[in-house]
Amino acid sequence: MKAFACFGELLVRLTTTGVDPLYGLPQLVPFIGGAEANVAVGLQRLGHKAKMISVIPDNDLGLAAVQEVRKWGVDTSDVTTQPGRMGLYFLTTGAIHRPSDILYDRAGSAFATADFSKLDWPALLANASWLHVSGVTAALGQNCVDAALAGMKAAKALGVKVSFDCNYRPKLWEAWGGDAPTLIKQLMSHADLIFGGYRDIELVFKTKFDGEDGSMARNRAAADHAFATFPDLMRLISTRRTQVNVDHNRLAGLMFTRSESLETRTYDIAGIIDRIGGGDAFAAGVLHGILSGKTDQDALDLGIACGCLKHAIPGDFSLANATDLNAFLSDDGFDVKR
Ligand SMILES: O=C(O)C(=O)C[C@H](O)[C@H](O)COP(=O)(O)O
Repeated sequence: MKAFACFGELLVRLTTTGVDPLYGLPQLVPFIGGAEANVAVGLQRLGHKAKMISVIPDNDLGLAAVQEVRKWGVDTSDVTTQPGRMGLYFLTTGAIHRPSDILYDRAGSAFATADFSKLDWPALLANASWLHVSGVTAALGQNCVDAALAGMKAAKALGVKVSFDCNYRPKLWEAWGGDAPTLIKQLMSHADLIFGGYRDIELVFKTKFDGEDGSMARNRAAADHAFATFPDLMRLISTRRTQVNVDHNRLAGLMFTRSESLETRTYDIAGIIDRIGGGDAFAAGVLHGILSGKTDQDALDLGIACGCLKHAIPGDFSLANATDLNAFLSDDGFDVKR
């Protein structure tokens, strides 16, 4: 089986417990995450072979991160170490009408300051079927943008498919001062599959499409614009999230191909345990469907199942397996399984 390669930063997340915000000095619980690592673990849990291409600091936090990803079976042989610091983020968990808040502390991390120019992409992708990159990586600095672009170009030359998740993070782009619309658009132009909605397409083309917020019409118009601009693009995929409040969201999946507009049922998620990583879980579920040769509608349904289930799992990683997704989609009910 060829591997699904993910290039990005491994992070330590420090999550507040209880109701105290950070200034109340709450207890913090650590989790390992990072957008691309979340997809790698999610895919591994769904029976695929995933590998991580990354740089971690040569200290105990780097070791903790790589061990946690490896624990779920992800191939970490292309994760290298160098002196430096670990990328961190603090999550203040919101509730009801108080939104969750992320404080990034990852500037100058081993990954963000790595010299990627020596990466041997053809060797790294020799046994890969796909390369997955996200806009979070690009938001870390020009060296990271250049590395992502080099990886994508090498993938195309080798016939390896490219999946790109826009993952627009304004706080990171503002901290760096990078030109997000231009650089995200450049990355999009190499993708076969983009995880992103009409807002991402509006961002990069600096325009607004007609239609209600979140409507199929507005998403279709955005997708048509993207398909007309990016010849390699085959699928534009996103979630549609409606927030009743912080603990209660409604989630649906949307997929646009050059000829079709698909959507899933809308699922009610009340009593959310942990929303972080929900988008990455959705991506892993859709990719699981595509890698398994499912129809686009089935892949989208698997994505929304995986995304919904993640909201009931603490931490960044999507740990649902294929049985869990199938039970969710067949409305198996919620009684204790015994
Ligand atoms: O934000 C970042 O910089 C990260 O890489 C860490 C987060 O774990 C993922 O981004 C999760 O993103 P969602 O799946 O959209 O919740």
